[in-house]
Amino acid sequence: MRFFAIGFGQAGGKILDLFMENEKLRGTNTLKALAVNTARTDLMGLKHIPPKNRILIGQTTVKGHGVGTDNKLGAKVAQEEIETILNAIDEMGTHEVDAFLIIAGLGGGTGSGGSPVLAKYLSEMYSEPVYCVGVLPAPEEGKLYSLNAARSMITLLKYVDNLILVDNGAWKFEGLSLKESYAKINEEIVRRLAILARAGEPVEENLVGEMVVDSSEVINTLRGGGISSIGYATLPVQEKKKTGLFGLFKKKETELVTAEEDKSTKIATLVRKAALGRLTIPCNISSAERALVLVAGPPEYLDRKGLEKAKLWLEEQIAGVEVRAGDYPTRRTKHVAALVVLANVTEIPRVKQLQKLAAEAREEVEEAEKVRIEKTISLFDEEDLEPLF
Ligand SMILES: Nc1nc2c(ncn2[C@@H]2O[C@H](COP(=O)(O)OP(=O)(O)OP(=O)(O)O)[C@@H](O)[C@H]2O)c(=O)[nH]1
Repeated sequence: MRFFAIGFGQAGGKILDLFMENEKLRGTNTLKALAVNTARTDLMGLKHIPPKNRILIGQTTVKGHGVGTDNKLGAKVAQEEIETILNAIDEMGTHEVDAFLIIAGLGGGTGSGGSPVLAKYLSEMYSEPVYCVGVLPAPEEGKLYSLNAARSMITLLKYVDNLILVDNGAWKFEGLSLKESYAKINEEIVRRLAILARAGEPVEENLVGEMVVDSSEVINTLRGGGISSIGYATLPVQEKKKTGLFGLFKKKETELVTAEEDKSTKIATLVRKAALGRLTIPCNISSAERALVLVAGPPEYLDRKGLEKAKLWLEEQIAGVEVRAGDYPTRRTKHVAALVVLANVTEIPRVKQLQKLAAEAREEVEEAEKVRIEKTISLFDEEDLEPLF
């Protein structure tokens, strides 16, 4: 799956930078990465996205200092400089791209306001689907972040083919503050995106996938413009060291999983763990319209029967009947990883809660403004003074 990814704002840029590093380490160069921001220092902090693929917007308005959590300003700046962004995308080349992927924190200003603007133009100009990975603020970040995220989500859903949500609140790590958790959360996001990016990619030399999932199946799973959540689980593969003749030659060999039955049960259990474990955004699995399962790992651990068992089980769990499943054999890992995409889920408590907080925040802002205007005017009530002009 060849993504053209755009990291919008600070969080989006950092996550994309890590995704880029991951793809470089794997030796794949299919990911196109562009970072867009209103803050110069955020762009300068990136390490793996080449400087020529970083765009600073809004220089005349905010002078490289960011939009300060004002997502209306973020949207305005993106709208004013949309040509610059679209030209950069065009120059980087889009002919081999399967989908666009905008990554952004939805609680801030630049990514939250800019992403829907970019999604609108990309969906109008290209036939390839446009997805957004949107990071939701944690509750402790306050009502302004909730209001921003709620407004951004509503607008994004008008233009994207799918909105994959990640809830910072649900992902904050035990004993760490939210800021200290960012690096780990970003790693978790990239792990999932990296497996999704393997769909439809040629497998390593001498390896054959048992059930291949190509990019069109990912696209079919994500179609329809809804919200999705991703589950993930891994299982370490055992390794046994074998000593060669007279102990002179040491050979490391991956131990084969014993019985076939055991192998398929392990795969089915792993997929179940991914679907019922920690999702990028907690949701009710039975409200999902479709699902996609991708299992990646050393070929001797992959199993068609196990995958089929998992597929049947998922079909029972979700609201719809469309479950696609496939595997990706690779020798570059000591784990078997299962990814479950729950597409177009409708029961997401955190989104409901955000809507409520956002409505409260909007009322409070309007009320505070009204009171402030009345109080300011009343300061001058007593005096009979004329303004200068
Ligand atoms: N997961 C994760 N979330 C982040 C990270 N950095 C910021 N956030 C979250 O993203 C939201 C803020 O968005 P940012 O991307 O920092 O803001 P921005 O788009 O650059 O906009 P401005 O700074 O207002 O110009 C908050 O909800 C943060 O908790 C990160 O590295 N990882």
